[in-house]
Amino acid sequence: MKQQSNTNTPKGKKAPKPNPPSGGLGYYWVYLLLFIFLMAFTFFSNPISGAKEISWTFLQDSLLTQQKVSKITVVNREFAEIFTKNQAVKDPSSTGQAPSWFSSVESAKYRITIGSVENFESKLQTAQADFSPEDKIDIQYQNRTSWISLLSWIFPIALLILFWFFILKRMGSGGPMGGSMLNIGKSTAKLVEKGTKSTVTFNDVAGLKEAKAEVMEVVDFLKHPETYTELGAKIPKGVMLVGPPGTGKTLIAKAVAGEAQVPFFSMSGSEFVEMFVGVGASRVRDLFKRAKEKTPSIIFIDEIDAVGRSRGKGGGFQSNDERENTLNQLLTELDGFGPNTGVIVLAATNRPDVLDKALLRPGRFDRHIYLELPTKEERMEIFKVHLRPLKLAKDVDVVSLAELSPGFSGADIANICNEAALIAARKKKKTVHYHDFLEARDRIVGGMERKSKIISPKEKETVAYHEAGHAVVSWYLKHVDSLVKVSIIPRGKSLGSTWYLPEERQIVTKAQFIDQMCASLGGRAAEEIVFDEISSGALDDLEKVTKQAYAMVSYYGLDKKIGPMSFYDSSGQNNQLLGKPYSEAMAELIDNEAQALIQTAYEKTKTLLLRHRNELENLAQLLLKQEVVEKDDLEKLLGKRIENKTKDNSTHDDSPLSLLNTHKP
Ligand SMILES: Nc1ncnc2c1ncn2[C@@H]1O[C@H](COP(=O)(O)OP(=O)(O)OP(=O)(O)O)[C@@H](O)[C@H]1O
Ligand SMILES: [Zn+2]
Repeated sequence: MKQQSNTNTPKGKKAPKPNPPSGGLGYYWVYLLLFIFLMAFTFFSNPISGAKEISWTFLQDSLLTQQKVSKITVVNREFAEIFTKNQAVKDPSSTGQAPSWFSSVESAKYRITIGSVENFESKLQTAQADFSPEDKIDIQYQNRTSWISLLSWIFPIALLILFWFFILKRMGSGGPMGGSMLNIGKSTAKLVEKGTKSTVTFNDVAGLKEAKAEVMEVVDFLKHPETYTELGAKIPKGVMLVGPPGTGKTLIAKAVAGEAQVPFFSMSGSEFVEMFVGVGASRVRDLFKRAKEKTPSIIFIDEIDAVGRSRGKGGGFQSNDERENTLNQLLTELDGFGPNTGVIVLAATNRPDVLDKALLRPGRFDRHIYLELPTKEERMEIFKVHLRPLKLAKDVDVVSLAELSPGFSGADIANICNEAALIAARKKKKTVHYHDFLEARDRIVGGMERKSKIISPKEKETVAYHEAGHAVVSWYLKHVDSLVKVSIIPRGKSLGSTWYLPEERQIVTKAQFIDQMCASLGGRAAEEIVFDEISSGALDDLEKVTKQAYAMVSYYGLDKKIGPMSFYDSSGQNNQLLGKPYSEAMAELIDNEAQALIQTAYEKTKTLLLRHRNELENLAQLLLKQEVVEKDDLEKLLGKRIENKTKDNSTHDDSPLSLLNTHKP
């Protein structure tokens, strides 16, 4: 089951940021302004850069001796503007006053930077030594603090500011600073001060017994450091929390801060890696500085893989310098404070395999705490925590809720509870009923029902047979998870869905893999048998099956010809783009074997469906009639299913959200 991020929980970090109120038009304004400024800038600054910078030799040899110069103006004792003869006529200002805007601007043809005025003067004298008096060139002096120089300062700055605003807006980098550009280099770490906000305690963290016990130790380090230091022990600096999304990594970090009653600075790895050069590193520096000012304290870095990916690898061909700088800064900061300074850094990731090894070295994040998806008992506990604030009807039963949500993370469960309350509220109920929870769960797994979606009768028929195909195949293959219901009500992206109660298991056998593949191919096979025509509707199924077949062959070593070999790279360090870890011949063999596996499964599926052609027909017709067929009706139509064994499980559908994650053992 794919983990749904908890977009609906108010606490969910992944809640979509509300769109800034300034809509599309706002951005065009910025473009327009930028354009105007740019035009203005080029126009006004042209005169300044329009004068060609020349060397003394050029002035002497090509201009002075050729008698081409009409006038020289020394400006601000810094540079001289050289006016040539044919221009001099046009030049109205020779008063030596601060010139009007255009005059000085239009006429200077060359400019030369002078070291000192005296030096320049004497050089001019020498150069003109044998000129006749009327040919001698007069020098004027000006001080120009005028518009031009001012504007030439202001324009680029204004431009930069605008540009920044623009980018900040685009990044939606609201954050606590509201996108103020003055704070770019400052860490946006949210500080939760002692006793004010981190009211999260271990009571709010359900399940996760081992993790809690380990983390309890960290609390003790913070509270009673003496006990450890007196014995000469070094208190660890970094603790890495590892686990799938939504398993409570952030929650547990907050609970540590809450229990220890210390300030909590949290920041997400992705916040370090922004588009401005140097910002990431300076944010790291700032974060540590602030934490050190408030010792004892906790720094929490979420999604550390965003910065901590191994250097020089991954991320395509071009190494990401900015990210590496940030990572280096982080390593330096970690080394920079002594072991007993009272700052403990917690970090969270769900990709420990991609992390740079340097991060995990002793003295850095050398402690690892693993959080796993909750078991049934733990789900019960988590449900209890999140049901606390809800007004429940009598029929809500925590045990069945836990049973019906295998593979759900803590965040998913929080999400279900909130969604159920929303559903109940929409129905104007006084309390939240069990049924609301089921509806919430279905919505989270499969997306919103879209009853109003218009589907032609012909398409509806195809979908009905497709889903009936999945259902019938699943029903008669003993290794497929048990069926809950079949539906042809569009939901999320999919037009129909087959819902399973997946078994909670850690290991998948080859037979289970194959039955699973057959169940996924059931839709396409039914279409082919019934309509003698196949459609694009099986895309998701085929994608899943193909991935599964390749995983079986090249990861799990389940193929006869290839044997027990695995090309899985748990370190995530091999760049597949640069070459596969096997020969061309092996690549071909893998392709052939994966294809053969799927082909065999497909034939098996078709045979099975042909044998149960009547059942397929009846189920499809019933689906067309009532849209949803529940387990009881399935049993009536298809006969009692030989269940493999009693299973503890939950839902599943036909969309890509479901079934096994083929990349996990
Ligand atoms: N063990 C748990 N007990 C109670 N609530 C939990 C538990 N695990 C997760 N939750 C709920 O899920 C929410 C999200 O969890 P959290 O943000 O801690 O997950 P995470 O592991 O940090 O996720 P991610 O990997 O996406 O950053 C929490 O705010 C909490 O409401
Ligand atoms: Zn399908």
